[in-house]
Amino acid sequence: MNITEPKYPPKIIVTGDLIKSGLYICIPENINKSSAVPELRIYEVGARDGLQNESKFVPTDIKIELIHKLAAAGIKNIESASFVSPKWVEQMSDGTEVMKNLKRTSGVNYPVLIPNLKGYETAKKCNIEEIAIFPAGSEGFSQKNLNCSVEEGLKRFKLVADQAVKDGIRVRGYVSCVLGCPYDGPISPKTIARITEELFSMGCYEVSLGDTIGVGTAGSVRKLMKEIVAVTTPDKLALHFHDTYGQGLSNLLAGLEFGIKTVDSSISGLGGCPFARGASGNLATEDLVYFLYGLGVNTNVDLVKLVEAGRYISNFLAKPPASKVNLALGDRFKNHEDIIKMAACTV
Ligand SMILES: CC(C)(COP(=O)([O-])OP(=O)([O-])OC[C@H]1O[C@@H](n2cnc3c(N)ncnc32)[C@H](O)[C@@H]1OP(=O)([O-])[O-])[C@@H](O)C(=O)NCCC(=O)NCCSC(=O)C[C@@](C)(O)CC(=O)[O-]
Repeated sequence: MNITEPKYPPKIIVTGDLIKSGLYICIPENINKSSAVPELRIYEVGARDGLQNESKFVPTDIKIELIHKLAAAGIKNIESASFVSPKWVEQMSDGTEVMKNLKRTSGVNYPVLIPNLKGYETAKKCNIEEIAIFPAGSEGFSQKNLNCSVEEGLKRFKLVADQAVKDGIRVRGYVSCVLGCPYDGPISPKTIARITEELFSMGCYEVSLGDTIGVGTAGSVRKLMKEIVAVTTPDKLALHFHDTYGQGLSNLLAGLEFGIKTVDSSISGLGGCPFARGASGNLATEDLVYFLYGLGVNTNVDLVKLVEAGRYISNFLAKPPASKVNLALGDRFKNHEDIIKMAACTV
């Protein structure tokens, strides 16, 4: 068996100017410094991917308040609704009310998920600036999620993307089941690379690679990334991990090695897809932010406010947050700077 030399545990370096500021921040040496510092873009999916899986209808004002709290915590990209068929996902049937009643914070992006032209036309009336389209990486999931084949789905999404590009609306693409499908099993990275290329050819500015059922590992992420960076540059990619097997953060670390600049996550680890058997919540945003502080990556997110947002929605859903960081912080750390120091501790 040919085993490649493990890159981890990394050698830790401590950055000079941050030492002077009193904050000890460490960066694994083999993460490209230009990509690790100063920023990594967080794309929050809790209000959409998170809530779509909840069986009890979440009232519109609660959804909106969650989005407001996320923006107040400093999250700059908040996927806020979807315009899918209410016959398929009733939870998302109030997309119009959500988008029309949101108080938008300047500098915050509020994309919405669109399955077809019908959904696009409805969303367009809500003053949207960005949409996300979502072909599947596997036939089995495409049939369950979109009621059509992968190729038919791509044709549908091209119609949507063409119209959005004409209207000056940004288009983001997702590919789902990139590391495995609940119906078809393992998926070839070459298939995912081909769909990714197709999404870029439709005008997507970014493609998010979705491990919809959370079966990926750092090893399978590396294999996938090698194939994908052969067809595009890492700065145009996002990673979207469900945390079913607890691999979300180690998967992300594998992605960071390739220079990934955007990560999807969900407040309180909410999430899952009603049509993906076995899918659980996404990588929790609180866990992601804590992890990134430890790497010295600037997120511009206030972890205390983020934890509050997570507790707000968890309390409403009457279940504990699935974020370990949210649970662990308890009420002990109310000061954002103290939390950063703890996450980044080197002494
Ligand atoms: C694509 C369809 C619509 C096909 O569904 P279909 O049943 O084949 O579509 P249809 O055209 O036959 O329409 C059926 C009915 O829905 C209506 N309809 C049709 N479209 C819309 C629309 N946009 N808005 C409102 N209504 C709509 C349409 O008008 C009709 O109503 P009727 O005539 O029976 O009264 C359906 O399969 C669908 O909505 N699928 C979306 C499922 C979904 O939301 N899944 C979760 C999101 S994907 C995900 O979570 C993965 C991701 C992105 O996060 C990545 C990852 O995690 O890895």
